[in-house]
Amino acid sequence: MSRDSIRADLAVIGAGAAGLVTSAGAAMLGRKVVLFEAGEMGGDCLNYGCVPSKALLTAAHKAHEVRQAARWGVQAELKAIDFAQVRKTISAAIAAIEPNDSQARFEGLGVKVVRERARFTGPRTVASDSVSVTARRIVIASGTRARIPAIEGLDALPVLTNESIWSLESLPQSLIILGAGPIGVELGQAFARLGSQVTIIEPGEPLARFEPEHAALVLETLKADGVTLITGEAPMRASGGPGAVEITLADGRSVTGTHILAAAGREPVLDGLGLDAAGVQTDAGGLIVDDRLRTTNKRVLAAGDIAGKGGLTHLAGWHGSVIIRNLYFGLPTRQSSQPIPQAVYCDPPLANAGLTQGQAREIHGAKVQVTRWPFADNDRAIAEGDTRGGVILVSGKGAKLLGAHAAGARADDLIHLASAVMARGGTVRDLTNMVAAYPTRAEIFKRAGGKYYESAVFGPFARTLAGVLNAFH
Ligand SMILES: Cc1cc2nc3c(=O)[nH]c(=O)nc-3n(C[C@H](O)[C@H](O)[C@H](O)COP(=O)(O)OP(=O)(O)OC[C@H]3O[C@@H](n4cnc5c(N)ncnc54)[C@H](O)[C@@H]3O)c2cc1C
Ligand SMILES: NC(=O)c1ccc[n+]([C@@H]2O[C@H](COP(=O)([O-])OP(=O)(O)OC[C@H]3O[C@@H](n4cnc5c(N)ncnc54)[C@H](O)[C@@H]3O)[C@@H](O)[C@H]2O)c1
Repeated sequence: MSRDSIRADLAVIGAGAAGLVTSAGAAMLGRKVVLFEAGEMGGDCLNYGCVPSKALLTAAHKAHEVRQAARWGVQAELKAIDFAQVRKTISAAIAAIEPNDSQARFEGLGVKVVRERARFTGPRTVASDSVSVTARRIVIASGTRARIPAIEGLDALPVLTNESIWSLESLPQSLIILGAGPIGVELGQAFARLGSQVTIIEPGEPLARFEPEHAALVLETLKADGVTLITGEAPMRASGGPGAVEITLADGRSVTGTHILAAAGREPVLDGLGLDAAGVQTDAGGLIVDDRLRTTNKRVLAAGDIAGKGGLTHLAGWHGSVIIRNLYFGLPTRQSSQPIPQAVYCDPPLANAGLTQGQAREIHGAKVQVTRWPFADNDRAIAEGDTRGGVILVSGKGAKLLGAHAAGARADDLIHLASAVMARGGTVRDLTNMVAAYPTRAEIFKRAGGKYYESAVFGPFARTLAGVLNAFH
């Protein structure tokens, strides 16, 4: 096959968040960039992940609000869920964001976009059907896909994934979800609130990346939403067919449903990439990548989910920035140098940034202090009638803020207060120094910070000092 030969500064494989940020950054610095995309521009986040799931959750939370409205004296009745209209709002959200990630926009930035599957043909060469690109640097940003767990009989069933679930034309009557990570919990709550009978099966710890006391709040809410949550039991066997599936658990119990969704983790998309031709090595976890995102071929870098450092869109974007800083600004930057916030957009939302209590103790030992403040003592939360959750601050020597954890309404946005402090290496004092508007949920960080300093500010020394000063006034 004859292909056009191109020389470029940068070749990028995959136009998801990681590949797009990297390509845009390099092109805006005047570098010649070729971007390969075998599927949809925007990758998982736009088409099959963050955007559709948040739009679906919005419909679900609206339904929930209508059901709950009488508590606030608002008499409303939920007549029906128009799933076709729900799907339209999902498509509209994707369509509204799509121009940011589009081929036209990237071509406008000067990127050559090749809508074909790419593979390595040498240490510095990547080829697709129509072009062969020799580049000074190559970025693999090929993402991950849903892992279908190895359960006897499952491969014979129509298993939904985060890609196919958006094509459902009607609400699943009864949905079995394998896995209670962020995907299982967000989609489980969404479908339950829209009217599906949902069962989530989780062999390990649900929402394991979040503080257990915060995760527990979500699990309670899921139960109130009518979700059946089975934990600590592994699915052993799957049987049935389209419209009637059955999962048998290790203890012999069985669960039946009309649909089944795999939300049991991800696997790297490395197939057909020809990594051997480039000397790029993998291990059981995927690509071998250092803290500056270099693979075992130092001219080939990895960004986003495929780098194996976590699966978040903003982390993928950060990887793009790290690569641009290292390659084109000569600013040595490690991908681990920033706290990465994460959130689960269920009700109540969960969020965290920085270290957990356990991680902080492992690194900083006895210097670690943990300070809590509940929304039950936040006037806005009380006025809103939703006092679930609170915040946990994890701090180290000199009150340096090491981690922050939040659960409760708007925790997903509030976490950025703490995240901003941590990004500049700040302390708990930075949270107490701000004057917070009253009544806001954001005050909770100031109150938690205030609690940290309580003994110092109002302790015996401060009392004595106040007494002495009083004597002279
Ligand atoms: C249901 C769901 C909800 C999510 N919600 C959130 C959320 O709320 N917030 C959040 O931060 N993250 C969320 N995520 C995670 C987020 O979607 C991913 O972290 C993000 O999409 C990773 O971006 P990426 O660029 O690494 O990979 P991807 O988005 O997967 O993009 C990789 C691209 O590479 C292309 N590709 C692969 N191989 C080749 C090849 N050989 N040649 C050419 N092209 C190739 C693929 O077609 C794909 O378009 C969610 C994920 C899912 C599944
Ligand atoms: N709000 C967000 O930021 C958001 C939302 C969705 C997804 N994501 C990202 O997408 C990625 C994937 O999410 P996820 O929830 O699929 O993965 P995950 O790895 O976080 O959770 C998967 C869960 O499946 C369980 N599991 C493993 N094997 C199983 C089996 N055989 N049967 C049933 N359960 C099994 C695991 O114990 C785990 O709890 C993550 O990186 C996540 O960060 C982020």
